[in-house]
Amino acid sequence: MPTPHALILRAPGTNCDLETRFALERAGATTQRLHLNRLRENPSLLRDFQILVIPGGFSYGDDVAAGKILAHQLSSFLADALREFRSAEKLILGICNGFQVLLKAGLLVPPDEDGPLATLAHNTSGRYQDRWVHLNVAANQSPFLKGVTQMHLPMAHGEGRFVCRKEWILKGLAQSNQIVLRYCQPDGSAADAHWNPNGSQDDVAGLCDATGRVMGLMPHPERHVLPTQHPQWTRLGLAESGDGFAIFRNAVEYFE
Ligand SMILES: NC(=O)CC[C@H](N)C(=O)O
Repeated sequence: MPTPHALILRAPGTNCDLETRFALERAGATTQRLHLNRLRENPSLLRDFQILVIPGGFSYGDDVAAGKILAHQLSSFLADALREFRSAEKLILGICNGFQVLLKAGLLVPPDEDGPLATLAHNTSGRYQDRWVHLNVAANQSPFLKGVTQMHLPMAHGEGRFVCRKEWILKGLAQSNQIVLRYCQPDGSAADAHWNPNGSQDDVAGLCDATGRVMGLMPHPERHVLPTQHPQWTRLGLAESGDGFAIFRNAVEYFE
């Protein structure tokens, strides 16, 4: 398989597309940043790509709810193209606002007749939180996390609290290995109120769909690609790469 081509989807308010491009290209992918309206005009453009990334930002100003309007656009205008993309076993990654979009579009946890099973709500602190978090990678089937057990990444969001409509939904997601990332303490033990930055149920920081090929996470792997992006690299010593880089490298290697 040749080098995968990655589409970085832009919408009004997207602001992490350049960092995402940097990460993907460093991992060996070729990329194109494309505005949603171009894709709406011609959904078959999606066929040129193997990886779709919805980057972070404040799409449509977080109006209604973060990610909601872009999610609605995907479900209304690009449902067929996205179905074809997923059937072809290609990869979809949503980072922060992108995770909000994927979840609200039903691409991670399909809704039932009563509506969405889970969502991302306002942080319990009632505030935007911007800091580094520790993450445990749970047993999962996602190619994005192959070989990764822990990560230290920055997060920056106001609406990252993962909530399920009912307790059985959360249990079901855990049982089907769809909860891929959980906030934890620096030593890897379960997060307390400080280390879970948004009050997410079960400390959930990232999810995948039933196949593992669609994944979303609230922290920002594209902001920890270079080892020098870590705030303590001079004291802790220089790692080979930033923790977030593995996600992009795995995505590229999946096609090799
Ligand atoms: N960094 C981001 O992508 C921001 C996410 C979102 N707009 C929020 O604040 O919840």
